[in-house]
Amino acid sequence: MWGRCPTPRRATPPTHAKAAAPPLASAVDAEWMMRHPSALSRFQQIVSASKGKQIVMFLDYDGTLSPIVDDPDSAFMSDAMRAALRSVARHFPTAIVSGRCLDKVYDFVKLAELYYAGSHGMDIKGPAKGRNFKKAKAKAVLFQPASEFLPMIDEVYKALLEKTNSTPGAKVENNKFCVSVHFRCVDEKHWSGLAEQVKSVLKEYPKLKLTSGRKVLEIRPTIKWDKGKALEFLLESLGFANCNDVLPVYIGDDRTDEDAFKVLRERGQGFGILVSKFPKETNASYSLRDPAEVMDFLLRLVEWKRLSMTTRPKVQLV
Ligand SMILES: O=P(O)(O)OC[C@H]1O[C@H](O[C@H]2O[C@H](CO)[C@@H](O)[C@H](O)[C@H]2O)[C@H](O)[C@@H](O)[C@@H]1O
Repeated sequence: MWGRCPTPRRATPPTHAKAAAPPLASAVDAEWMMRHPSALSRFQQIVSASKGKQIVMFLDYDGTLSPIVDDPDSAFMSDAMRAALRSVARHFPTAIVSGRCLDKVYDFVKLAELYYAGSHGMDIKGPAKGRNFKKAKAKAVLFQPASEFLPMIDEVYKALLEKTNSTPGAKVENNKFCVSVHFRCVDEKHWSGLAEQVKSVLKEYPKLKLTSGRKVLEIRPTIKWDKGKALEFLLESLGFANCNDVLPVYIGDDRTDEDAFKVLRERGQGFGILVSKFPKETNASYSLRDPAEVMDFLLRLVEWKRLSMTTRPKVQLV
């Protein structure tokens, strides 16, 4: 039974090194907002950069479109957010890029007109319906770079279920090409024990690696594929491989989204927007505080697009 979590005392393990007195919170916040300004307050700057370019939207799911909750199976997106996303997809190619398996994230989002990249980008599918934004000759989208790992992931999922069932509150989630071990509902005194349990299972699987997200340990194939590669793959599938006429915008809240922010920074193209209430080390250019602000941003984008379509100068017929 998935009950309420114990109140966490802290989110990260303590450091024992003697550190200099930290700067005042307000100074840290001010520097954060200067380096990663709100995408809402800089909205005009963002859309101005899209002049003559096709905006392509990439959105993470958990913590970006839905609030973080104790039970991963109850991370529902609001109807208002779904409506905003539907409107966005009417105007711009839109993709959801999630650590969840594709079927699960689709069940939450329920919009057939979007692109989906599940399992941290290892399971990619194009829209089942809707407007086709693809440039001529762009290929159909369906890609699973880790398909050979399916039997191994299944095996490790079962082994992790068994190994961690002695840790109260631990939850193991099968995400098809990767596995998540959640510790949001585990008492902090059991965190290191749980990590040891996970590592002991992984010893037998050198082709799998361990990464971490928001109160979650992620077990993934060692292949060189991540959300950044998925973003590049989708841009290519849309026909924007080596183009200057595209402005990708990626919104995400987690460490795994940094791979996508980094790709955008390295390409010198588009913008990463980090969803966070707190200052963090990030490759994103802008920030939004929470999913409510993400929704405001999406709605403003739709409104701006509608207005720009109606105010476009009419072609003079002679
Ligand atoms: O890439 P994402 O779409 O952000 O998925 C990352 C992980 O998200 C989910 O876990 C997180 O959200 C849960 C629900 O709010 C929360 O309980 C958990 O602590 C978070 O880590 C999802 O359950 C994982 O499988 C994803 O890998």
